[in-house]
Amino acid sequence: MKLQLQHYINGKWVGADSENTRTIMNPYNQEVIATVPEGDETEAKEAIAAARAAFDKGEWASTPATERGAIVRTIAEFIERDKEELAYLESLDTGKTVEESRGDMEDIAGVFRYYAELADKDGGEMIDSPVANSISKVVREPVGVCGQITPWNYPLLQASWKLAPALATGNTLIMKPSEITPLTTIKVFQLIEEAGVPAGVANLVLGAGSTIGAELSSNTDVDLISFTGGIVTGKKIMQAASSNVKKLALELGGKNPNIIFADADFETAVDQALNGVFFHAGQICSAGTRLIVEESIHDEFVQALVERVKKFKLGSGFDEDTQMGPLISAEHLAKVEKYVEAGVNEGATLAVGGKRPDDPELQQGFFYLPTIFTDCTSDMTVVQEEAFGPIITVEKFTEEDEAVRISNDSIYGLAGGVWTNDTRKAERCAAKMRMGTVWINDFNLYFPHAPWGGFKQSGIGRELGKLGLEEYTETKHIFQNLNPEPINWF
Ligand SMILES: NC(=O)c1ccc[n+]([C@@H]2O[C@H](COP(=O)([O-])OP(=O)(O)OC[C@H]3O[C@@H](n4cnc5c(N)ncnc54)[C@H](O)[C@@H]3O)[C@@H](O)[C@H]2O)c1
Ligand SMILES: C[N+](C)(C)CC=O
Repeated sequence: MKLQLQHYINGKWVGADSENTRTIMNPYNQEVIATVPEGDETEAKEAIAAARAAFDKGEWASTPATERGAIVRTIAEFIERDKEELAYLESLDTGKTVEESRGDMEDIAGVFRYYAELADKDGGEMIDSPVANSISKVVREPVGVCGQITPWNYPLLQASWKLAPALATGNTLIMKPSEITPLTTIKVFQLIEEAGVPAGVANLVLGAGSTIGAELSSNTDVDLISFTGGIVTGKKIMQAASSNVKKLALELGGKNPNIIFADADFETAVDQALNGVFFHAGQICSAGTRLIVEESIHDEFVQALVERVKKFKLGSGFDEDTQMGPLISAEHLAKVEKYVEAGVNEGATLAVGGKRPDDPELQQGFFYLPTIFTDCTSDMTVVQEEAFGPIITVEKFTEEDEAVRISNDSIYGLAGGVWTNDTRKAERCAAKMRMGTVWINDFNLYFPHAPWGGFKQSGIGRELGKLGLEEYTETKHIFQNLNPEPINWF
């Protein structure tokens, strides 16, 4: 099926009203891989009107949940069917290795399957009413028109966490993917159409956040805004959403601690500490960039990390031996370079990396060498702020409480890890770590059944799991008096 490089509004593929277009670039070599229409407030308003009309008509919300679930399951099957093409597009667009993209597509199909199964499982709840001769029940209904805004690092994965539960619960929606990486989202909207989702229920608008995203956030016909992206944008959306007190779900950044105790399995902890950061060149919200290592093993641990890092193979995501691809853009590369500069200026020691690679084959891409800083302290910019690149900072500790205190010294609270063979110690730490996810002897693992989201400034609300479905529902209490009588007060 040819990729339809257009907006999808009210069941039709449409170009931009203006002549504006945007070129989509491969971050590995800066080649233009697609040209898409650049929409703005006009297309956003058209899509909102279509979604509003579709919701108010009530057809999708009143479709039996079993049928909605079946359609969501069909989308999962189509994703499975087309996973090679989707993985290819995702790697072309983001630079991540095609092996990583294949894994993402499996996860994405799994998310659609999971919510397909949950679609008809909530039959409401009967309340034991304190009033004689009455019926009291609680039902869940769709929220209405949902605006959904996604980032460039996991374009389709983050979209799936929003699309699948919104469709399963009977909402209508407008999705705005990152303007840098729209290709796989476009493809999935073709699959949504093929699966038989009615016109107007799912709409796609391509273009910038400052126009389309801002319209979705502020437009009073939108009932819920679900956003995944950076903290600065998240705060703007939160303000704009106050226009009509929209329901708000924010999945924001992280600066995620990874505590390594001396009694951890050394080789596994080294291996997974690397994986936890350098996967997708560190462009992961939950990357364990902040290593907190027990002093007694610190030097040996750092040495092991550095030796491994020096052997990393950087290259095209389509080469089988590539372990790490490029960063997403020149702008993002410059941002990562600034954080390294700040680390050096603030007194951290560069143990490895800290520059762009010299390899002539990598000069057209936005590559940056995997970088490790030692002698780090909590007050450093590179330790506190999300660089969103291949940078590890290493801090030392001697006491368990100190490790936990350092791990919590952040405005963020997305995820964190603890490595130890002492189960009770691990549980004690996990209980005190102020994050939405804590991994014990693992890192960066997520699956559809478990909720995902942040404490503190990492966000509001949860995606995935049952909570991820509930985000897209309003709760209604219906009370029926079976024996109404006058009260005779007035
Ligand atoms: N918590 C999570 O699950 C999670 C997952 C993935 C990424 N992230 C975060 O995403 C960030 C990286 O993604 P990014 O650089 O694409 O983020 P970003 O905030 O720059 O952009 C995200 C999306 O918001 C849109 N946007 C920009 N300005 C807007 C505005 N004023 N109003 C509405 N929308 C607007 C963009 O066009 C894009 O679609 C990182 O901070 C990362 O931690 C978080
Ligand atoms: C949520 N996750 C880990 C899939 C991607 C974060 O950037």
